[in-house]
Amino acid sequence: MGTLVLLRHGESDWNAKNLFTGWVDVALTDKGTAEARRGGALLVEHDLLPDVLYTSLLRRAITTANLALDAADRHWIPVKRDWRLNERHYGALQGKNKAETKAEFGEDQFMLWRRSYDTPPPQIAVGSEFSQDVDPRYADLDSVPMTECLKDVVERLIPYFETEIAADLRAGRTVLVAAHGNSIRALVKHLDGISDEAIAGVNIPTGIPLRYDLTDDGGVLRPVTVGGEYLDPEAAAAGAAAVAGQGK
Ligand SMILES: O=C(O)[C@@H](CO)OP(=O)(O)O
Repeated sequence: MGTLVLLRHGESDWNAKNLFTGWVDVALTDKGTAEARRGGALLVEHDLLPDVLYTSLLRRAITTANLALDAADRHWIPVKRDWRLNERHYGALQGKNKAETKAEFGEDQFMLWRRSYDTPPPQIAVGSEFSQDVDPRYADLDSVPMTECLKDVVERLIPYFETEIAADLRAGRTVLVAAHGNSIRALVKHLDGISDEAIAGVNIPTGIPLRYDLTDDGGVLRPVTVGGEYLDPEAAAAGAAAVAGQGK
């Protein structure tokens, strides 16, 4: 059975500015670029060289994967990109400052929008500067999301994981998935069997590969180690705590 490596993109411009990002296609900061290269160096150090890459359609994940694979001399592997790996669409919150949103709506509403399993933020307006309704990369979708909660991400992503990504894992490949805080939370929730309530407490750090060795348990892929293993556990704990604290 193959190995799954989940990599959240390096710090983005909007992470640095503390803005809700979602499907807005922002670039990496210099720090994010360095994180991505270090992610690739960690793959080499742990002898975890990917055979195939999956990314979202957003440049912060695509660029992170390119930099990491370049650092690992694996820039040549096959690539599959899919919108299902995109960040959770943050609706009308896209482009808004997290601290200002918390101050305006209060901690409870802020956390409900940010970390509840099934309460989406208000929909973004059609034609808004931060909406993706006319973005050509989504032209094949029946409808482009106008907001999403984590449950929506699970519902769009897990069927894709179970078919496309799982096929590569079952073929024994090392699969790198370069994605986002909330699309990785959806995958981790599924793999580790985390409850709808407990997933609120799981935060994914930027740029640190998270390794899952998997076994096939009667047709279901299960992690050998629940929670997987970050290739730099100390940095991962600090990074996850920083994500949890956003909005302060
Ligand atoms: O803004 C976003 O798109 C995400 C990830 O950066 O934020 P949060 O961690 O608040 O869900």
